[in-house]
Amino acid sequence: MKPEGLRQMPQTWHGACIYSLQNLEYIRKQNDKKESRGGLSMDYQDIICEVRDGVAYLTINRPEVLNALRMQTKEELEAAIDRIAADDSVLGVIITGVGRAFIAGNDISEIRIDAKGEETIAMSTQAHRLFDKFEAMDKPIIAAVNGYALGGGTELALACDIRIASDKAVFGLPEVTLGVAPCYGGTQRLPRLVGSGIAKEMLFTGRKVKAAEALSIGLVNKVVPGEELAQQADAMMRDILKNAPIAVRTCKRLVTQGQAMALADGLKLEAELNGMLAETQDAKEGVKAFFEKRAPVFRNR
Ligand SMILES: C/C=C/C(=O)SCCNC(=O)CCNC(=O)[C@H](O)C(C)(C)COP(=O)(O)OP(=O)(O)OC[C@H]1O[C@@H](n2cnc3c(N)ncnc32)[C@H](O)[C@@H]1OP(=O)(O)O
Repeated sequence: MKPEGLRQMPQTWHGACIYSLQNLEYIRKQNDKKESRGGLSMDYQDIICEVRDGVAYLTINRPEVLNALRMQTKEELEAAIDRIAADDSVLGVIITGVGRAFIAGNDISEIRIDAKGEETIAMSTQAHRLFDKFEAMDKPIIAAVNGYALGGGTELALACDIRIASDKAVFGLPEVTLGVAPCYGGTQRLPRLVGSGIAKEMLFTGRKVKAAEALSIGLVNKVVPGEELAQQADAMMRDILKNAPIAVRTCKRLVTQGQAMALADGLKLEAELNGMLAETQDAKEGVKAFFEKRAPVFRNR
């Protein structure tokens, strides 16, 4: 049951776009009104957002439907991502799911069998807007994949920078078994990560890919025992946050933007951004600390 004030999905494409943006505004206002607990931690219905020592932990919290993404879940995620992006005290993000699923895909109960094309376009456009924000955010995002990551679940993980999987994780893009194709970016991000051959096999067959195979094809960075997932994701984030934040976010920007560029243009951008980095306090501190044989103290400037 939607909380008071959230609008029901209208029938027209135009209405769907307004619905989504208006609800996003509504969720933001609700959280602005609420006394936030410890900085950014806020109350949502479908997700849990907590901040500890500079890291925002986003947890999908719909275990009764294996964390399937309904429109409200995506709106809450977008509201949280917007606030995280704007909060300089947050330096990294870890996303995971409650229970035995990471995200078992888009909420199939929201897929109307007599849906008009424009409704699907609106749904896809909203997810693209959300996942583009993951890539545009200048903070590292780790997906801690704790279980089923199917359809939109694999697509959300693909929009993160790094994927660490539990040995119980299962990936896949089964949309063709439902008569549709992935429409949250999977057809574009998967081939860029694992190559078009493996990507086409996963897309055409819709088959599941267990953690060990996901590691072997480069879909995930590492596989760990389920009970160690949270600790290992945290440890990798802490390793990243030991480094100069400006340099880390420059690397994220170069990889993300470079993928859409010709090599020559990407190399030009790499040189330019490194020229900017060379003039930062952090670059001077890094070299100084090396010769003084001590750990650098980076000030994010
Ligand atoms: C652009 C993006 C498009 C998409 O993402 S399309 C959707 C892609 N995802 C899928 O096709 C996966 C659908 N789910 C499944 O295949 C199975 O689930 C699993 C293999 C993940 C797990 O199977 P098992 O262990 O037998 O659990 P269970 O009884 O099927 O599921 C437990 C409860 O979770 C609900 N649920 C699971 N996935 C979804 C979903 N994607 N949307 C809505 N509900 C879902 C079920 O219905 C059920 O609920 P109840 O206990 O009330 O029967």
